[in-house]
Amino acid sequence: MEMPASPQYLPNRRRFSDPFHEFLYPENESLEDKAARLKREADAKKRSDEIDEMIRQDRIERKKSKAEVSVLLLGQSESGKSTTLKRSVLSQVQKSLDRVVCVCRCLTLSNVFIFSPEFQLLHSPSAFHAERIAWRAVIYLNLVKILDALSPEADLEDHDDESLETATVIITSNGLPPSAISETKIPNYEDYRRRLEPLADLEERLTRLLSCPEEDEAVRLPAKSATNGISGEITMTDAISVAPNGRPTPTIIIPSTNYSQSMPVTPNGSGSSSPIGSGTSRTKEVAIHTSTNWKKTFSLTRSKSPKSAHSGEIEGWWEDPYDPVHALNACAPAMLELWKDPLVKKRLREKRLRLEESAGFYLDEISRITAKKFIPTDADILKARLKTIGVVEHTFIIPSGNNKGVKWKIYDVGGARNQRHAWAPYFEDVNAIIFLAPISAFDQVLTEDPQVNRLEDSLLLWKSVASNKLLGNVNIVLFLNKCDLLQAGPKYYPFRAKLDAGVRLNEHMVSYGDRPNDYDSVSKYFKNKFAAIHHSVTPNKERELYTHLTSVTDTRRTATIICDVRDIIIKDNLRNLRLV
Ligand SMILES: Nc1nc2c(ncn2[C@@H]2O[C@H](COP(=O)(O)OP(=O)(O)OP(=O)(O)O)[C@@H](O)[C@H]2O)c(=O)[nH]1
Ligand SMILES: [Mg+2]
Repeated sequence: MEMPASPQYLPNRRRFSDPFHEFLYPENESLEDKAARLKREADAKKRSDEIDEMIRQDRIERKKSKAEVSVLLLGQSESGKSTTLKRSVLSQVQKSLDRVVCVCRCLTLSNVFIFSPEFQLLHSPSAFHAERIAWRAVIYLNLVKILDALSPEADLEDHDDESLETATVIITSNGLPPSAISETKIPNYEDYRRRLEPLADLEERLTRLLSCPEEDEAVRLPAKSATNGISGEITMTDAISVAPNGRPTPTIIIPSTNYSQSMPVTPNGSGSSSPIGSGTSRTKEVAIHTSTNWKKTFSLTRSKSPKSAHSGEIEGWWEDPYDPVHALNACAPAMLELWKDPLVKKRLREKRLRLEESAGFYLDEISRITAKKFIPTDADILKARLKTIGVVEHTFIIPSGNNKGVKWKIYDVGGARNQRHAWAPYFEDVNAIIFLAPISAFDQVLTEDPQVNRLEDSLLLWKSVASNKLLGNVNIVLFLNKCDLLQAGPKYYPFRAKLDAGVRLNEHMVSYGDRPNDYDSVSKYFKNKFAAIHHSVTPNKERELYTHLTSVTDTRRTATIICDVRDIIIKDNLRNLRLV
């Protein structure tokens, strides 16, 4: 509250035009009157200051009681952001179960994650399982699409724009373009093709079910923005569909081809100029708006009910003759034969397709996944790939010292280049950033720009985030992710983890020099490299960087890291609140 200034400081114009002037500053007031007026003014000022202070305190109190933490997950596409979010939610579930107390509740702002609605596992195990089975659709589709990679038609010859969009990964090879690599013929292929024919229809059906065309909410970004901009640059200039709240509308995509492909990469890290391959997907990528309730569509609980609310056992979907499981189940023997065929494996080796980078996981689980009563495990859900478009918000409450708990908002962004412009609006009110850099990708290139090495892109992106002034006071946690693919990862034939398989870092990063090509040296090198960039560009020299070597699909190892990170963020946030 501001008091009027004394008359002597008012410009003449004001004295004549101000109707209250005579009342506030009488012309011929006596000394006593003036003293009384000044006292009244001083009292009023004091009261006003007291009210201002009360308002300020009230604001602080309200802010404290509404203690809220916003965390932004950043990183290039396929760095593991959505998996980290799934992982965080899972560790919430696990922690809560361990304590056997209802400690938190997930709000329903996002439809994407199975655990969001009302924290069903704790309150209603049967409902939780019902949501879990909804992930079958995504897993089935991931499995069907990865089978494309096994097909001899998965050739590397067609270089149209669409195939460029869908190729995923490049690894070092003998320097020959993939098309020049000799190719093993698969005599049984026609037989496989005939027996797997129903999967083409199934793929289409699953796509339709997931994207719910009747809701017509699938969103595609303008193709124009797909490859423009410099790697790592975050701009707000590109067009994107915008929600009523002014923020971009989230969408998820099931990539049409989900496998890795070989291609020479030059030692300085930039990809060869040869166009890369091509996926041979039967369909384009499926874009699914996150408000599309695909889980509901696919949970098949509409007409089926849990056998027992206590056991959480669900019965029913396998009795539905139209359920996709029947087609999959019927094709399982052919799928298994195809995957186990030594000639197919040989061909994969020749083409340097790295299935273990993506949905290859499911190929070793064909029998289990195609079983009629298959219920996805946590690991299945963590591996299920849904590409994020836009920004997906996930909210839940974590109890803290005071009994009101802390509201957490986690924003999971799309990491592809044409998505990065959507990040900036979230920078203003974020408390912490978890930045993911998949360090196993040092020999790969971007799907959206095969000229760019993935790790180079991650480093540029990291620099851009670490130097951002808007984020100067924001805690940054760095996850150097996919460490399992560097060493002692899943032993998928024909490739083992990269370093074990002899892929050399110094062939892709000259600066690595002649250091040993083992996990300890490589991970230390990356830790130092990212830390050095942060140190040199951060606008806030006081900011501490928390770095973790992670494999976020590894349930056991990640749970502890997530809890540590959560505690760090909460502590810092509370400290900031006290400083207000
Ligand atoms: N082996 C292994 N796979 C991982 C790891 N982290 C993520 N993945 C897999 O990598 C794929 C991509 O992960 P996502 O979490 O969808 O990647 P994202 O960063 O959200 O990608 P966008 O949504 O495109 O930005 C998924 O199939 C994950 O299962 C990891 O630490 N190790
Ligand atoms: Mg994602």
